[in-house]
Amino acid sequence: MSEMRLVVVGAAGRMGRALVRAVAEIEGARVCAAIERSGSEFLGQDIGELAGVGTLGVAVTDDALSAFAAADGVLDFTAPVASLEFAELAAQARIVHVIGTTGWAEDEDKPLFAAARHARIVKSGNMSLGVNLLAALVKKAAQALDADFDIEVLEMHHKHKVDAPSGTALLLGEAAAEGRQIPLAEHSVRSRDGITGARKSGDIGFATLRGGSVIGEHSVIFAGEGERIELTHRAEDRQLFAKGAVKAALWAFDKKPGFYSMADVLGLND
Ligand SMILES: NC(=O)C1=CN([C@@H]2O[C@H](COP(=O)(O)OP(=O)(O)OC[C@H]3O[C@@H](n4cnc5c(N)ncnc54)[C@H](OP(=O)(O)O)[C@@H]3O)[C@@H](O)[C@H]2O)C=CC1
Ligand SMILES: O=C(O)C1=N[C@H](C(=O)O)C[C@H](O)C1
Repeated sequence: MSEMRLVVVGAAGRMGRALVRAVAEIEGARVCAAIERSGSEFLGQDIGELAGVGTLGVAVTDDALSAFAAADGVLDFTAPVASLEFAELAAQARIVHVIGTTGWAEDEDKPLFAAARHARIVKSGNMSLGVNLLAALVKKAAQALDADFDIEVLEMHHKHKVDAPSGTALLLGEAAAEGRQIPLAEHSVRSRDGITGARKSGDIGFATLRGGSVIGEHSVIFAGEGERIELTHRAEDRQLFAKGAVKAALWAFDKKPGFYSMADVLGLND
């Protein structure tokens, strides 16, 4: 089979550059285009040079439409508004769209389901094997423990991160809620300040820390009377997410149009 041609959108960002490095390392794919927004200081620069893998002969452009028309897939770690636009273009081009973007408002990602009638979309708040395995463990633990165990999700990220709670924290919260067979939206507590009153039984709490260069750390705490279970994942390298995204694109290459998760890619739903 010929190499999968991948467009990296948001290519000059932290994840964009990590994705270009990951594609360079993984067999079966190559970067065919690199996209940044109109007016970006990076337009015209070689994306291989920016990512530190040497000249690739691929200059950063703002012409996503032409790039998608000549590609097999898109790697997208940008922002929700941008990812919605890219999903429409990916659907028009009938290609693979891997979405790692987080920070979605409630229901903001619904248009992606329409796009998935034509595109093969893989979307996840975390593309690493470790976190997706952790989510499966969290679901099991929540199934096994009754509501006497209070569930709290704690996360820490670098100081540049713009959204909270992280996509991963929400994914883990969803896993816990699924395990308990309750809707997360009706039980999540995303912040506490002042006289909050005692904790309500059955709530799933989120706590957010930001600072320095932390790549991504998540703990799910099950706090009972006299005992506490803590399940933790620590990402030490952004390449972890980038490699997962490339793996997802290659996996989706021969799949039917549809909406897939990283758990599908990793076979954790089998
Ligand atoms: N699912 C996962 O495994 C992971 C997800 N993420 C998520 O990925 C996203 C990006 O993170 P990160 O790389 O750190 O952020 P950065 O800000 O470093 O990169 C985002 C890039 O996307 C660009 N961008 C934004 N809007 C557009 C647009 N309309 N057209 C073209 N380019 C655009 C930005 O350009 P500009 O600066 O001009 O806005 C920037 O270059 C976040 O939502 C983050 O939470 C991160 C790591 C792992
Ligand atoms: O913004 C980041 O950096 C990360 N974002 C994702 C998230 O919101 O969970 C994944 C990872 O933790 C890094």
